[in-house]
Amino acid sequence: MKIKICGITNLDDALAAAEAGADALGFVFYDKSPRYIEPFEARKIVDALPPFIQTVGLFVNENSGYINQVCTNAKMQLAQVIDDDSFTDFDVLKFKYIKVIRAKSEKDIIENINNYVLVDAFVEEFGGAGKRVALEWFNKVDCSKIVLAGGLNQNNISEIKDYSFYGVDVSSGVEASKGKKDKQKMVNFVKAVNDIQ
Ligand SMILES: O=C(O)c1ccccc1NCC(=O)[C@H](O)[C@H](O)COP(=O)(O)O
Repeated sequence: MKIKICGITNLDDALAAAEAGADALGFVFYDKSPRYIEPFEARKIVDALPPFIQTVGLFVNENSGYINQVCTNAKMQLAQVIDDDSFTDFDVLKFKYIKVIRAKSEKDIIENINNYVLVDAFVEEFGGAGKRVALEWFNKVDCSKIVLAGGLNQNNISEIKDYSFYGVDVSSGVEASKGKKDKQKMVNFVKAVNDIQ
């Protein structure tokens, strides 16, 4: 299972996440988030990362031109897009992308599963809130192309064992405080994911 650690705001956390075994690091380009990072600050972090760590830029209701520009400036390899208001024209994105489903019900998942998607819990603040998606909503779904986000941590990861998700995404579950990661929590989270595989 792929592991993405989201909400990276500084180099120490980025290097610790990579060392802990994360496959991908997420950078939040939504300026109302406490985890917002300016694109050229993110680029400095990206330049210092070891090879084979994927960089993911997070966007909330942005147009494609903005996403292309920020991904270029910040050296993101993938865009993770919340597009509730249909601002994004995916046909003109120059970067690979994964859409976010902010699930309020089982129906939201079943109706929107096509290709790879990230399923997060619906919260007003868009993400990083530690709220979980009900696991039973996945009971009738093939999870092999789904990245699960929302409220995951080292203590509850064993609950997803039988679902075979493509990946997991965590932010607040490995934080010491908003925007600051806890190294030991990241190590424990990656170990917990590896233990169920
Ligand atoms: O993390 C944020 O502050 C954020 C703000 C706006 C949109 C998305 C945001 N985070 C999205 C993520 O990918 C989080 O990792 C995901 O929501 C899971 O968060 P958590 O429940 O804290 O693990």
